[in-house]
Amino acid sequence: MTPFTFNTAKSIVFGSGSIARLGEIAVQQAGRRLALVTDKGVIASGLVEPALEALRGAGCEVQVFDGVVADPPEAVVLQAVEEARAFGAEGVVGLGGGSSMDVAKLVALLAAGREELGAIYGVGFAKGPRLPLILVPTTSGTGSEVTPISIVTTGENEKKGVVSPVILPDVALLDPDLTLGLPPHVTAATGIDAMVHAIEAYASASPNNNPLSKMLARQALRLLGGALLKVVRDGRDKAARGDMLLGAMLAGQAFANSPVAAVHALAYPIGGRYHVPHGLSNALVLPHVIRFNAPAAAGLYAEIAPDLFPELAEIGTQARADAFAEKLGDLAPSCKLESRLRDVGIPQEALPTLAADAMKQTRLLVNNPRPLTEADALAIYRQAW
Ligand SMILES: NC(=O)c1ccc[n+]([C@@H]2O[C@H](COP(=O)([O-])OP(=O)(O)OC[C@H]3O[C@@H](n4cnc5c(N)ncnc54)[C@H](O)[C@@H]3O)[C@@H](O)[C@H]2O)c1
Ligand SMILES: CCCCCCO
Repeated sequence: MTPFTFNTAKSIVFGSGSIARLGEIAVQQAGRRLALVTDKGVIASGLVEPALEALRGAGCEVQVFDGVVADPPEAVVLQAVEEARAFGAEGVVGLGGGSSMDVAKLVALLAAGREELGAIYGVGFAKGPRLPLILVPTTSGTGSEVTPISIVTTGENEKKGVVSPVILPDVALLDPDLTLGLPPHVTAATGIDAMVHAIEAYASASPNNNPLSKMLARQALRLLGGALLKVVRDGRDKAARGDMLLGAMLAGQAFANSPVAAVHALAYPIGGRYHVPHGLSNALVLPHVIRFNAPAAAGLYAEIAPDLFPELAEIGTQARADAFAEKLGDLAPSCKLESRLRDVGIPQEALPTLAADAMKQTRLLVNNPRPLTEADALAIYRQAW
């Protein structure tokens, strides 16, 4: 058996209504003076109220930072750190989607005062210590609640990652009830993001791709594949929402240890430059990257295709990989999402710049099952446009 490392959150709490336990968990794990990091959309959805009720009911003092925005820029991170420091936060709670959780991770790390944001981009530069950290996802989802990753958009519109086990949270608290009000288009985009995490983790060329990640990726795809269309059609389907939240978390555990590759590398510039939501950015390039990878990864795709699309179990390997790409291409339109780059306002003349940007994501591209050149990236963007 090839040696591997597997990192995840120290503990995971899952259940409908489990937000009510946030106070007891915080007092045990994070202290009584807490910075809660979220965004205005989550607040407008009324999702912060049950968290505050649980925290204040347990005697905690809470400062709410609601300045997170999608694809959070450095300035938002630094503002949140400053406010948490001024408040004297003993611990940090991130409540929201990946944007809020990623900012919360960096607040816990940087408010501890030992490191600077500019010095910790990349893998393993963040050493800590950090403040205690609890993450509560409200999208299904990035899986950020169980990854050692925080993604920040720099001043040059480049998405950069801080990747270190020290920013894995002490507790990931998953309450499907918090996702019931997620609008259909966000439900679809974040759900496809989770699928991409599992697909790329399973086929990752990373030397740390391992049996545990593969197992988690396959179970994630079974849960996500069985639930996505249900929750897009009826967001109040609690059982399906639970499957989405659990599936997104499992996919997060998978790619946290068997890293993502070209789908994300090509999606980042779309989000960084054009602020297309992260999950939709992934969905727009997904089928085209899968087709590009098929000569090297058809066998791997054939293994997981029936997990996501059970009807593909009857097809032979090569045809199954082709059919897998086709059905992945149907996901966005079947969820009433845009399906071409032109549909999200990206001009055709921007494609060469996007291809050049994608090639900067070397840390992701190295995990792709098939080597990809800038010309390949441009060809993929052209197919996606
Ligand atoms: N750290 C990681 O491992 C990781 C992995 C993938 C993506 N990311 C990053 O995460 C970010 C994307 O996160 P996301 O896709 O969760 O979106 P998001 O956090 O940006 O939230 C999207 C929108 O949905 C709203 N929202 C969230 N939960 C809601 C709910 N339950 N009801 C109603 N509205 C709700 C938010 O207010 C926001 O307007 C990107 O910056 C991406 O780079 C991080
Ligand atoms: C460099 C970290 C890659 C994270 C992928 C999830 O957006």
